[in-house]
Order: sequence, then structure tokens, then C-alpha cells
Amino acid sequence: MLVECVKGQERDKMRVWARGQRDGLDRLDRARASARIGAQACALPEVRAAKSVLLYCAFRSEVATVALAERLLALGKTVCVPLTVPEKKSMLPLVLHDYEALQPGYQGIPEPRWREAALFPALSLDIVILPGLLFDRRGNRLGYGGGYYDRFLSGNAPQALRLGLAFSCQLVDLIPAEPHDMRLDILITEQETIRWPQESGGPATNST
Ligand SMILES: Nc1nc2c(c(=O)[nH]1)N(C=O)[C@@H](CNc1ccc(C(=O)N[C@@H](CCC(=O)O)C(=O)O)cc1)CN2
Ligand SMILES: Nc1ncnc2c1ncn2[C@@H]1O[C@H](COP(=O)(O)OP(=O)(O)OP(=O)(O)O)[C@@H](O)[C@H]1O
Repeated sequence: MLVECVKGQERDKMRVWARGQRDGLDRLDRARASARIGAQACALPEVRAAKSVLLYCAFRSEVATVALAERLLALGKTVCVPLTVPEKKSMLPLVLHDYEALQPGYQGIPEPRWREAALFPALSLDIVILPGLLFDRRGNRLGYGGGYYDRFLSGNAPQALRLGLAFSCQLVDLIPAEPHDMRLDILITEQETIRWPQESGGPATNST
């Protein structure tokens, strides 16, 4: 119990630190890095082969996703974006047609008007593209602490490939993990793409 409590405090401190790191990036550097990360994502064989992708809608200082959404649509993918349901700490995948038509939803996160968008079956998603505050070299990820993505990946879309996008300043050696944490399969930063094999061994890393 005490160990869990200390771990929780440690994770909260890491969240505060990571928010500062991400917010501290210069606007131009953020835009350049986001463009590079988006291009790397589109070039991945898994993304080329995918029919459907759930892509987060960036808010605050996250890796931008507007251009990536447009490229994925141009490649003929079914692109879905999450509708956040804070009462249930859950997310619903809604089919995206036009990023420009999104409206600010929970905490200002852009989302479709749910009455106008079609619900996509989570079990048919090939890839989930995740945001985050902090990532480590084992595939662990820290978000805002709602457990939205852990719940979605374990409960709704366990089959989906998990692809994280981050600036390199959001990558550390080790985050204290919790049992419910869903590890990533691939992480893209503007400096490298890291892949973790499904049956864990050491990570394979490619500089970009
Ligand atoms: N773009 C994006 N979409 C996402 C997430 C995300 O991290 N990024 N989420 C990832 O899971 C979920 C939303 N989770 C969130 C949880 C908390 C806060 C938030 O603003 N919390 C306050 C503190 C709590 C409060 O005052 O009530 C804060 O940070 O100031 C924002 C988003 C689902 N959609
Ligand atoms: N699969 C799950 N089922 C039930 N509760 C869960 C599940 N996954 C996470 N939680 C709960 O959600 C809370 C937040 O989890 P965690 O700290 O891992 O969130 P996070 O990954 O930072 O957030 P997010 O996924 O929203 O970005 C934890 O207290 C945990 O108990």
C-alpha cells in the first residue's frame, strides 16, 4: 500500500515535470517536430497497411495532429477521433471527415458533434495513435491520469496496434509502471522511432 502511494506521488511529480517540458517547447520547434513525427507515422508499414486508425485530436502543447489526420484521410484510411465521456472516463471512436468541423469538447479537446458523426466499432480499429505527457524506453506512458487510454485499449480495442507520438523531451529511461498500464508497440519522436516486440525482449531503435 505504502509502495503504491509513493509510486503514485512519483508519477504525479513526473506529470508536472513533463507538462513543463512539453509546454516549454518553442512554437516553431513544436511545429517542425510535429511535421517530422507525422511524416514518420505515415511512412510506417503498419500505418500503410492499416484500414482504420483512431487518432487523438491534439490540445495544449501535444504533438500536432491536423496535418496527420488530413494525410491519413488522403491515403484512404478510415480516420476516427475520440469523443471523451468524462462521466465514464471512457472514449467513443467517431468517424472523422473534416478536422476543421471539430468543436472544443471536454477540457477544450477538439471533437466531432456526436449527433452528426458515426460511431466506429472499436474492435475493428487497426491502430490507436496516443498522446501523452511522458514516455519511457520500455513502452510505458503517462497521460493526465484519467486512465482513458488504458481503459480503451484493454476493454474496447485490445487488438489495435498502439502507436505513441511524442517530442524527444518527453522521453525518459523509466516511469514507475502500474499493473493496468498498457504498453506501446511503437513510439515516434522527431529524433527516433522505437519499436517494442510483442513478446518483450529489448527494444529495437532506429534513428531517423
Ligand atoms: N488530445 C487528447 N485527448 C485526450 C486525452 C489526451 O491526453 N489528449 N486524454 C488522455 O487520456 C483523455 C482526456 N483526459 C484528460 C484528463 C484530464 C484533463 C485535465 O485538464 N485535467 C486538469 C486537472 C483535473 C481537473 O481540474 O479536473 C488539468 O490538467 O489541469 C484533460 C484531459 C481523452 N482525450
Ligand atoms: N483498465 C482499467 N480499468 C479500470 N481502471 C483503470 C484501468 N486503467 C486505469 N485505470 C484507473 O485509472 C487511473 C489512472 O490511470 P493512469 O495513471 O495510468 O492514467 P494515464 O495513463 O495517465 O491517463 P490517460 O490514459 O487518461 O492519459 C488509475 O487510478 C487506474 O486505477
